Amino acid sequence: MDLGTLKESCSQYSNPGNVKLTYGTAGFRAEASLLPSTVYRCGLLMAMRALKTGAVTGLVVTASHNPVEDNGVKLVDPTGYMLEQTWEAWANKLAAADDVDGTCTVVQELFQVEDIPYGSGTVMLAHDTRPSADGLVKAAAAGVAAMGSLPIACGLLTTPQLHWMVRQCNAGLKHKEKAYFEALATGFARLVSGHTAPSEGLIVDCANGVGAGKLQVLADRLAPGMAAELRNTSTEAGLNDACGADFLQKERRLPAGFQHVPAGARCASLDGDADRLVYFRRQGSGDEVHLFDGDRIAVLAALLVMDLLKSLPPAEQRPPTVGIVQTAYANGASTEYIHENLKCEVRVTPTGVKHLHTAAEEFDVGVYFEANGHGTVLFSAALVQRLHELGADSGPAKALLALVDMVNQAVGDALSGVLLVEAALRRKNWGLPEWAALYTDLPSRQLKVKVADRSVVTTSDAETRVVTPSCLQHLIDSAVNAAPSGRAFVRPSGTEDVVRVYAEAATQAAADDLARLVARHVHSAAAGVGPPP
Ligand SMILES: CC(=O)N[C@H]1[C@@H](OP(=O)(O)O)O[C@H](CO)[C@@H](O)[C@@H]1O
Ligand SMILES: [Mg+2]
Repeated sequence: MDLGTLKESCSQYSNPGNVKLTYGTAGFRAEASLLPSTVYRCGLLMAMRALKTGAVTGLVVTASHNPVEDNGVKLVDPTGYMLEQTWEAWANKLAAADDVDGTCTVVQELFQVEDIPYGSGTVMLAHDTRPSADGLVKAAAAGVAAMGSLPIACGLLTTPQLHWMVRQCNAGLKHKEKAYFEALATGFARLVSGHTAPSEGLIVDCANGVGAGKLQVLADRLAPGMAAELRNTSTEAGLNDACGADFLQKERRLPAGFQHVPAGARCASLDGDADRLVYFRRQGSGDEVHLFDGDRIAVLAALLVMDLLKSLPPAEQRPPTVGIVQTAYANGASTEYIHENLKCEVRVTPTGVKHLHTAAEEFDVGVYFEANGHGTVLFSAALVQRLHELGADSGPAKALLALVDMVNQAVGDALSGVLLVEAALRRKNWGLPEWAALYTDLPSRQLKVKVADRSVVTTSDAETRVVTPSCLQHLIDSAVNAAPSGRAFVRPSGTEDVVRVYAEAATQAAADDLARLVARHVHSAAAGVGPPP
């Protein structure tokens, strides 16, 4: 690194005044015009992370399910997972540094404290379909180059594609986009070989995002073996606007362009950067939907894996462990079903896939999904080795190996997720009715409360208990106790300037009332902005 070059480059990316961006649940996010200096500094950071680890790192310019005016950055570690959590503090420190001298001081401190060798690293860059992408990718590349490292522009990709590419690249495996489609498509074909395709095709809401074009490539490769009709496929307009996985999960309404879809048809929805997936079907005569959320996808994935594991020859040592990781947002009925029927271990972590992923690594097969549809399945190296040993003689081992190739183990991936669900349903000869019949969701409601400063709300016990403001948990407890089969919790969002409220109860009316009452308590205890909910 040359300090003179760094200073010169840094001076072109000054921080906007009065704005303090923090790393949050999944990286930095804000209105796009506020972001160039932060994204530039993320370029610096990921170049240093590449030097520290001696491996390729990645950076995706995206704001996922947020409105099109926003943008953001997701940072990819050499494993393909999200940035190592201890480095989030460095990301925040760099983002907050006062212009040139402040930034250079943090860079020098990071080199010293983390004992980073000087040299040249490589950072792979990608972006979604937002109009602000070009300028921000340039800012990221300038940051990487200012460190004397090499930015590789990988262009328009889904977030999980870049995670997958970084992971493969560092493992010395094929890592171009072509190899990604190859892995998913051949894995799927092997997994469903000999099983009849359903008579009805899948209809996918692509959120007018980057997933549309990519899923089309995959569908074309798999045709006629997998029939998929894609809707909301514009890359010009309507990103996440009344459509997409987040809209469906939060609003429980039909997305734009689905009003005339036949009742009961098998539909799926991706989010703006295609790392979340939910399934749904139209219900009733209005725009109501029956949602098949991340919890239900996790259960289906676990059923598929457990069926296959059961058919393997008995293990000489201990049988493989299977665990499901959820957050407090998981519907209580799903958790009960997993305990009572699947009889596998459930772990609950704070929100954010970085937490779920770490917990899932403790099992031979770790299935993790957030209720909003972000998740994947991880397979331990020991299990994969055993499957290879059994492979040639064992149908179930071959099917599991197909699954290992098809599932994006770096991060939740809506494209790989569609194939996972389609393959699981096909192998069981199930449609949506059989999948829905596993358990009935408890009615729930999510609300957001705008407050002056969301950081005044702090939590413990995987975000299920409020620590501060000190009076708030007591008020929530009283509200919960008065609701039939009630459960509620609140936490500050890590991606939006709000406090989130979740409530569950025996009836929809009781869940709605409980959510509203808790939201009012948040508003009064944590300096709510605007009229009380
Ligand atoms: C309730 C909810 O859906 N929260 C989402 C949302 O985080 P918040 O910290 O709640 O804003 O965005 C995250 C990143 O996509 C995702 O991991 C998380 O599950
Ligand atoms: Mg997303």
